[in-house]
Amino acid sequence: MTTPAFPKLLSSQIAYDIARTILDGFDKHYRLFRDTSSLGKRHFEASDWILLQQTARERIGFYDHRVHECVQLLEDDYAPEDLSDHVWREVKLHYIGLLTDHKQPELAETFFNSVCCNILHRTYFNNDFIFVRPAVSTEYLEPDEPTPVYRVYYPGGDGLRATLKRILTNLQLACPFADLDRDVALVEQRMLDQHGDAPLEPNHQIQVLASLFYRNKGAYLVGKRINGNRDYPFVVPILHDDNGALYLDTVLCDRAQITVMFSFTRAYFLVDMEVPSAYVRFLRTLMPNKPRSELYTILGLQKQGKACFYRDFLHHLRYSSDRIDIAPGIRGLVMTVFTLPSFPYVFKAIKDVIPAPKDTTRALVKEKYLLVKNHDRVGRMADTLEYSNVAFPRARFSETLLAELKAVAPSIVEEDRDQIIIRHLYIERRMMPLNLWLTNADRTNDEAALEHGVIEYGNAIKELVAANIFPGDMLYKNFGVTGHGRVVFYDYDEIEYITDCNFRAIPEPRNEEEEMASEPWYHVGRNDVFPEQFARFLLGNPRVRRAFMQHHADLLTPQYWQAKKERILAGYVEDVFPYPQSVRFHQYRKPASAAPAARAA
Ligand SMILES: Nc1ncnc2c1ncn2[C@@H]1O[C@H](COP(=O)(O)OP(=O)(O)OP(=O)(O)O)[C@@H](O)[C@H]1O
Repeated sequence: MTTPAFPKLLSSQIAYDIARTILDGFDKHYRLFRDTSSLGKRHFEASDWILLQQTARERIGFYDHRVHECVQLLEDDYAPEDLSDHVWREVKLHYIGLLTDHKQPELAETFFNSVCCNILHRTYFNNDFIFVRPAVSTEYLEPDEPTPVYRVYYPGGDGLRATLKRILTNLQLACPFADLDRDVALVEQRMLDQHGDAPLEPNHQIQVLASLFYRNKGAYLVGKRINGNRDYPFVVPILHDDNGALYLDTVLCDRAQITVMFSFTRAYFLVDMEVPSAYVRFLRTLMPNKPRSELYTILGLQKQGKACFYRDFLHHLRYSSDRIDIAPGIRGLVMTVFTLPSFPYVFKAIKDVIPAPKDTTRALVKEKYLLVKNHDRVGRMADTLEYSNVAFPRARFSETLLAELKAVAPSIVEEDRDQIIIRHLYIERRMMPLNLWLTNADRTNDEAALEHGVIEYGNAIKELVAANIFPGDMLYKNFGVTGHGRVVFYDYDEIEYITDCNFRAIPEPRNEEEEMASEPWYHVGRNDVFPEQFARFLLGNPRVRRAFMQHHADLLTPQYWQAKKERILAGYVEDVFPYPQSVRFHQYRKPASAAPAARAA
């Protein structure tokens, strides 16, 4: 085995200066990221939902701006001939030295990789220059600031209820609680129900993350109760009532429900963290099956999510032998979608030529995917990771897939010895396409599964509508069913804002000729939508029709869509509950508590 040339002496001043510049760039990035994340608390306290959403949206673009800024600085200051291989090797070593005691070393390494890869040509993705694996450990990393990562409370003395009350009071939210005693009693009861009659052990304790998680109209307290060698995760959503006072909407104790709250189909949280790796470590104890990549992403650190994902993927490739092949389902006109059966994600490459009736281009498709990245996905749209230049081992590609990619997307496919490089790719969670789900349910006479699929489909559309999203192409094949049985939309090329659409009733024909016309005889504008027509392509199957008409017939009327549009235009931000209505406390409260109107989550 050859060891890489390791400089025995760090002799280059340029190398040190470059390392310093990159780390300064990262530190500026994280300072701004944290400042912005900490605005979550202020906007929540002020019930400024529009600003809270806007802040979360703006934060997504920060990383690329800072990388770009840093690359620009380095390119202005150094001539290409200054940057020899020798210098790059030293830059990395200096950088590792500078990261001693750094509180976000894993993020700083990823930033380093982004800057380096922007400057160097891809063939230089020499493992000696970048951080293929993390070099600096995040184990036992503690904040410098007085606020710890999590706080520990022992209910043994004062009892569970008083301890819960202290935890909530210690959050020091600027708004009063409407009736904290009432809410805490409900939380306590549910925790006790979950606990059963297991005896309390000497180590009985509650650990809660010091920062709240903010998203949409909610603040979430995240923690776990430990008793003996068992732990019980929980999340408490804190909401505002109509009078501006706070209340606890529920306590989620079920790991599956907690996992759904942190799902890839939701907007990123705003959380103030000095040591993000410690937050991820804590969260993994609540959701051991959730990959670190998805936890970093949901905390708004999506580049770190991407870096972790790619490392996981390479690892998985090494320890699997199946073939990457075209994803099951109806093939798309815009995308070639492929997957590795043993790995729960799909890869999507935009075709070079997009055939009619599609009226779009690669640039427009990318715009729509970006829109979804920046929009609140309300649990109903899959998040995508966007990559450039992804290398796959050629031997793992099926011949059919390779032939298809070369035929439909030659401009983004490159063969390089034993590798296939895809120049642009989206990666998202694999789901069961809803058309396949419904067909299976129909074929096996599984009425319950069929009805579930249809109910969830309608709920998904209704929640998208509330978030100002018109899916455009509403065919079942464009929706998928997640492992938790939720229906999620994943085909974004025809997406529009509800507020940009014009929902119309089909005009009455004025004569027999118009009545018999096979094409619309009336003028149809670019953004005109005729909901009555949805029945034609959604309700062909009688069982599907029955379930649909029972639960979601309103979706076929223009009035439904127009009313929703008007509501959004009037500035109303709908409530989105990332947990089922059935677990909410509102049913136990007196009407005076004025919780917001219920809507299916
Ligand atoms: N996340 C996913 N999980 C599982 N299968 C998927 C996923 N995304 C896409 N597919 C499969 O790939 C097919 C095409 O995907 P998609 O709808 O995104 O492509 P498209 O080219 O935009 O389609 P269309 O022609 O309807 O616009 C889907 O019908 C489905 O079978």
